[in-house]
Amino acid sequence: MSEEIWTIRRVLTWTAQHFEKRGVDAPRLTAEVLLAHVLKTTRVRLYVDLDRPLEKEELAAFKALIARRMAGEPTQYLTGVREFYNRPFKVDARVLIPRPETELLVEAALHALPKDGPGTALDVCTGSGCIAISLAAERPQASVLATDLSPDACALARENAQALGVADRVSVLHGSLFTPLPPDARFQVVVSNPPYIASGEIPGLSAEVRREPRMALDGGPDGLALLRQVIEGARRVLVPGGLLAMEIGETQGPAVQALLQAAGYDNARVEKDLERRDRLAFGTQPVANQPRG
Ligand SMILES: C[S@@+](CC[C@H](N)C(=O)[O-])C[C@H]1O[C@@H](n2cnc3c(N)ncnc32)[C@H](O)[C@@H]1O
Repeated sequence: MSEEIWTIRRVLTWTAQHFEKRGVDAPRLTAEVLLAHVLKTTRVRLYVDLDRPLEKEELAAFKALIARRMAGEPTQYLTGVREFYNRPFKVDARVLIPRPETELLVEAALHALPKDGPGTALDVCTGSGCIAISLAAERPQASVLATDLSPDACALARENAQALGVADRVSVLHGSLFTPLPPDARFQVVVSNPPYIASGEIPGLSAEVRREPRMALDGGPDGLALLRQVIEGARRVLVPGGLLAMEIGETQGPAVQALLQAAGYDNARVEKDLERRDRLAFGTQPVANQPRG
């Protein structure tokens, strides 16, 4: 950028073109989100102030973000925030950036929690806490436990629970899958978006995704390692009739359905996301049997 006067309009036009030429996703939107972040305003406000010139410091701060975005840092790590289920979650390199398709998982899990009564939910592999916190926020009498193997993710999930006013009903426990749970803990819903990408596919992911924690992505040699353990473990902690709801990779539907059936769930099924790709898998704890010991 030269030393001429840079208004919001001009900066946005220049940056959107620059991003487009370099193959950055959603170039105009990305330019607006980053500029709104630097100017501590909203994207709508930018349009009201299109002719406002940027101060030197503002321009310098924006240029620095452009450079980081060009180097592959995800937009949400740069702004430090991601909207999920209508709430702002703090995100940074400690956690996976919540994806819109995961909102479908929240939607499904909410059906299994009473609207006007107490409920119990477990979110295994909680990351930023987006699923656990959304469930607690949408069901004001529900108690939610959340686990994650990454102590950094647990710390951020706790910060988010605090910031979003549900820390009294969301407990974040550090440890692998079900191991940090009290022995007698039972849940109406177990929900999980575990790592499910096959290890060998990780080098081929976009630069942005590879900036996310490896522990959040790597599902072992076939991508199913964690899903298998969630399917097995949830049988031990679900109440009769309780729901297991998981996010899965688009090629994993048949394998996961078979795993759910083999583990003894009722009503094992796979559902698609809005782009018609297998994305969610469900099983119900049989009512007749006790949970497996
Ligand atoms: C795909 S991310 C999902 C994060 C969040 N639930 C979401 O939907 O955005 C998977 C998370 O699982 C965690 N994780 C990986 N292995 C785990 C394990 N054995 N036990 C618990 N959490 C694990 C990672 O640290 C990461 O936060």
